[in-house]
Amino acid sequence: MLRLVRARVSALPGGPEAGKQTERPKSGPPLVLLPSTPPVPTTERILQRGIFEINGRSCDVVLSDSALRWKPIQPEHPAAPAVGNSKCDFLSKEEFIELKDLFSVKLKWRRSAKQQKGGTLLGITLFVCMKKEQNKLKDYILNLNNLSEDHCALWVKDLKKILTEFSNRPKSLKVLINPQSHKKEAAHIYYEHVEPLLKLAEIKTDVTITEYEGHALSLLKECELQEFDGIICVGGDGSASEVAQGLLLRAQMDAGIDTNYILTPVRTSLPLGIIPAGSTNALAHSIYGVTHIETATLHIIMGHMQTVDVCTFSSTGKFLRFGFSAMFGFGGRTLALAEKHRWMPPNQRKDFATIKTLASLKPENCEILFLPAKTSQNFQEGSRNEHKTTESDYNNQWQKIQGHFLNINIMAIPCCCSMISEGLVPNTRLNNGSMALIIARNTSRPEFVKHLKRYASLKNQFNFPFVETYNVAEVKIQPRNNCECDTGEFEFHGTSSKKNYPWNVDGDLMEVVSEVHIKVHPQLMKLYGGHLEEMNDYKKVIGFVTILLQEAAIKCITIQVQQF
Ligand SMILES: Nc1ncnc2c1ncn2[C@@H]1O[C@H](COP(=O)(O)OP(=O)(O)OP(=O)(O)O)[C@@H](O)[C@H]1O
Repeated sequence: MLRLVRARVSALPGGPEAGKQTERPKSGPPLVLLPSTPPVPTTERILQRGIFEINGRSCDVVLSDSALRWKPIQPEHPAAPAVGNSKCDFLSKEEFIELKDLFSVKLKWRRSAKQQKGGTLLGITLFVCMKKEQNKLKDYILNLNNLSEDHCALWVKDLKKILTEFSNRPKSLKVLINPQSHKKEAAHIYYEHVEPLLKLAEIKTDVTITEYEGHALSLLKECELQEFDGIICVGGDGSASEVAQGLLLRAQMDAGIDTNYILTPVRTSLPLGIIPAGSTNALAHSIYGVTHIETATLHIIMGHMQTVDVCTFSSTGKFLRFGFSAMFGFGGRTLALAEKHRWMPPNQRKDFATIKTLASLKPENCEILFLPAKTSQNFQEGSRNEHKTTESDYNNQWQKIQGHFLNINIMAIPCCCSMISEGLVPNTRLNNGSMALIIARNTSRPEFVKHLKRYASLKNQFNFPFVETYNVAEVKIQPRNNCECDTGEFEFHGTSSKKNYPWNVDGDLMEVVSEVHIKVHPQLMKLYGGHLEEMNDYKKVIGFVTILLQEAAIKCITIQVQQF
């Protein structure tokens, strides 16, 4: 039975919400649902007992190696009500915090405005990470008031010792800030909302504000990383992808692997934390289930970590890059066109390119080879689409599809955004060792636009006769020279015999002359963030965002669809 009590909650990974403000921590316990009896592990070792004033009441406080518990001291009164009085029961209820949710301890002093040190000791302040609704994490303050310096010093010593024993928690971080992200707010977001919490948690930081595109990548390839426990990227998807690339390349270099031919990459040792500050934050949204600055920061501080699948992209045996998702056809052409119009403001550029690419929609003639994933998944639940993949269907053999395709999407991770609240691939996970392959065969423009529009709707995303979905481990896409595709707005670079086909990999333009081989590598890197299973309503927020076909573009398509 659950009962509403004033107590603390354990902090666990986070969910959908896009507020960027870090609210000030509030003292005082929140109302939460907890089991009527807090768990008391039998192995709990008592470290300290004492009396503190908490929320204006004198309390018996017990510190064990796993929790801090307190209970108001009941005044002895002859006319005290008998056991069973509900108000009295409530007032004497034991409250607690689990120490795994504690992230900082400080002595609390009363000081004059000008005073830097000393003053009158008031007690101890505990900073606790708390799980809030919709997967958000929040810090709050618990004050244990006691004027005895000796008493408080003993408690602080024990509490700090407990904090040092959380080995997953970072003590030193390398921070990379992209000052150009979105509305150029990344540095402000970091210094106003992230750094104060890192300081509170006594995490050392080494900050670099990037000066040009590719700066983070070259820095990570060369710089001394031994002193750091993790790398933090403050920016959008482009920045996060660049930093992930840098970390992965560095791991291969350190392992002595030739980065021109990466067949079986080694894992990164340092985890990556993303502070969402871009125009699209699909990666951060997928990891935290929310694009909330404080939640992201607290996941990093608390050392919540998960492993994530990453793909290698190679062509004719040569390694090209790492990535999480890719688009070929419409998605690649749109990005290529947007890149040609860099002088336009980002959102305008993306809208313009989307509309213009739609206006001269052309299919790609290609051959698709794919190796079905070992774990069979039906990521089109509820759809009547007939192209469901199961292991037995394909018996782990390479499969071939040929024809004219308007768009091909490949995703190793769920990509989330606030607009696409439920997903195109609702069962895709960050670390299930497979990729979603979604192909749209040639069709009329109105039908294709309908399909694009359904990315933003919740039902039957694949329920079109021209859309096929597969769950795969590897894909090879071989464009076949096709004169119909070479004309118009989308000039390919190079001669007619050597065309560069545009790909959109995590929002970056990649131009490749021939076949591209994409292979998923399970759990190749660690990211700070919550475990998906623990996220509330995760299924409701995961979905596919094509990185390029982001919110503004979808809105724009919706507006323009009537015109086609
Ligand atoms: N100082 C800089 N000047 C110019 N570009 C930079 C700089 N630092 C990083 N970049 C590049 O800016 C690109 C885009 O950055 P980022 O992804 O952070 O922002 P965004 O474009 O607003 O967000 P999103 O990619 O989510 O749409 C990245 O690919 C990164 O390599």
